[in-house]
Amino acid sequence: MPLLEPEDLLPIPEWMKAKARDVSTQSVTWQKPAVYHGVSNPLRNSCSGGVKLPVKLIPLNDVGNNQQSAVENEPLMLQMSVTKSLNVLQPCPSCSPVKSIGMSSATSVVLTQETDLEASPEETNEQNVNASVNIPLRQSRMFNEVNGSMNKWRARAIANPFVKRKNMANNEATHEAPPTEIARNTTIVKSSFKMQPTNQEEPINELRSTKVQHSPQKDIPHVQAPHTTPELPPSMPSPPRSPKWDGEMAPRPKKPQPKRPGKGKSSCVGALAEIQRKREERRTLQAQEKNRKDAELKEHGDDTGYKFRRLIKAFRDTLPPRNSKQIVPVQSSSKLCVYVRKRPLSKKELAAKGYDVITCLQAKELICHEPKFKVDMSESLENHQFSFDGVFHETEDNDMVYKLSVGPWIPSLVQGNGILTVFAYGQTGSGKTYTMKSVYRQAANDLFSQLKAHAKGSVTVGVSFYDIYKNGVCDLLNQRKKVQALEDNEGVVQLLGLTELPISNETMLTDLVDKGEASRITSINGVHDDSSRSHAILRVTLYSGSQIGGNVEARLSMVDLAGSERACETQTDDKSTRMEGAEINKSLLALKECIRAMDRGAKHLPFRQSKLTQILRDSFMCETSKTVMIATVSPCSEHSNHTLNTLRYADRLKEINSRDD
Ligand SMILES: Nc1ncnc2c1ncn2[C@@H]1O[C@H](COP(=O)(O)OP(=O)(O)OP(=O)(O)O)[C@@H](O)[C@H]1O
Repeated sequence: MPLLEPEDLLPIPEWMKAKARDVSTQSVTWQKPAVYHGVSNPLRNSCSGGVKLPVKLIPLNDVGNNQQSAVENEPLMLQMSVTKSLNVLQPCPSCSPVKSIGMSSATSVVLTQETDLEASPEETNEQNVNASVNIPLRQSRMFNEVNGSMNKWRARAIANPFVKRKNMANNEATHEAPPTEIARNTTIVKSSFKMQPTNQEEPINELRSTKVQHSPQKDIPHVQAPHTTPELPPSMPSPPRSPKWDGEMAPRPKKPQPKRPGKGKSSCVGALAEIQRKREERRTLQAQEKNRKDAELKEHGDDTGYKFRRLIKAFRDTLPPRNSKQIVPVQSSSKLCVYVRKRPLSKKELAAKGYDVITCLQAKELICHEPKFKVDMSESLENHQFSFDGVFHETEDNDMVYKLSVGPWIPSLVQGNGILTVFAYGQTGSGKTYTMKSVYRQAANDLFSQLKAHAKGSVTVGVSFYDIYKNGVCDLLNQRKKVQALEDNEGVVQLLGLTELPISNETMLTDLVDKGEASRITSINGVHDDSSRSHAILRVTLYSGSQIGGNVEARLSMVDLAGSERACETQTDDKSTRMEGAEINKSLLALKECIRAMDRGAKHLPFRQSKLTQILRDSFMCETSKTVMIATVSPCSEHSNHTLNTLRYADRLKEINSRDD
């Protein structure tokens, strides 16, 4: 059933408001206006069972003055004012009580009266003291003064009739009083708004369709209400039948109240205690964090890398211990083997709060931790994992590096008349020269051992040592004398004027190397004071016969490459230094391309791109040649970018090698 909303009610006509102003400048105020609610609307209930009488509408101002005529002319029309804001139905004070009130769901209201009004106003007033109880005496008196004889009626009717009805309903004695003549008449007044039992058989649509008869003009005394009301269209749903109304106002439906979590004082105290406990916990954690930070600051000072160190240590703690014995020499038909050697942190780097960013996993894998900052400036690590033919930890010495990388190829070199080329590649200060010096010595030692073992007494070992600096070749055993690199008729590059000395043991070779190293061009850089800026090539050739210049049976080339610094880092130096760096990078790029072409068996080798690859052309072109690349890396966090470049360079070579396998 739709509720009677304030919007559903018609506004108070202007003539009615004017009348109300005329009645009294001190308007009668409602003590407790009756409010109707959907189900318990007495007006609706009263409509169904009442006898339909013709209704006459009388203007409000005329009702009081023409009360007598209104009584005489039954049925009497009741004027009803509708207060929109309060949703209150106010029966006209001048009208007699009604038995049934029909009210449509829209705005129409029809009041009908069933009984005659023979009782005098005085009698009814005596019997209905309760009806005027709610009207202040002062207001009632004023009202009477203004409206004359009808004021009692009017005041009683203006007074909330439902209060009277409620009181009467509670008063059993009133209901049980014998029906005297006066009582019969006055009962009508008492139960002026008491609803009659609902006639279940009567359609409610008839009541709903009843039109409101307003009296907008005073000069229209009577308006005949229609006897028959049009029915609602069948599409409109019929409202459910109302329960019987016993005169009590229906209680306003209570809104469901949200249940409170706790009740009473104890719950509030408990909540406060919980808040206090959480606050204490928070403060304790904050104090612990502050103490930890203070301790770290005291321990590390201005060291900003201790958080990265902690991350790396946590990462390493999860790894199984490394077994260096798992590194085995490569015994494959591949022409290229790539190894990575990690050197320890230098004293200089430790003093500068550098930390180790290289983690050697097992024999062939390592991880480079790249320190990075997140968007929120928190420290994080980006781990780059690489795989090679062998990875050497900083604790693994030169002997082990040689035995596992270069040493296995010396016997085949002596027997197979092949060419073995060993490269040391890496950034400046990463340990290229340190590694290659050991390789020189041990390779010479192994070579002579193999020559003795195979009883090749008619073989002469010749040694030459030169470097390539700014695309020029210099003899390191002859005070850096210029050497010309020319191709002969067969396309073999000949180094004219290069000193080549015979040796009979490894000590002689070591002495020559030391002499040549002293002639290398070095410079001071940020890593160390003896940085090589040239590619140094130690060539050991096995000649058949008793002197140098016979048939070449085998050749071992050991190349200590210049530092692989990026060109951008040499931009700050002078022009000569930048040209030097550009030449170094150019030759390293050409070397990479040649090695990759050799490894994949390409017919064309771009060896003419640099002097280095041009001189080492035989190393790439010979079918029995072998190449060993030892990439040396610095573990210091400061050089992590260079280390990553070196590892990528070596990985690029190894990637092709692995694919071919
Ligand atoms: N594996 C290692 N163990 C101990 N010290 C090492 C190791 N590798 C290198 N070093 C030390 O690091 C320093 C630099 O080494 P080295 O001269 O070999 O670097 P480099 O790569 O040849 O540099 P550059 O290209 O500038 O000549 C040297 O003092 C050397 O003793």
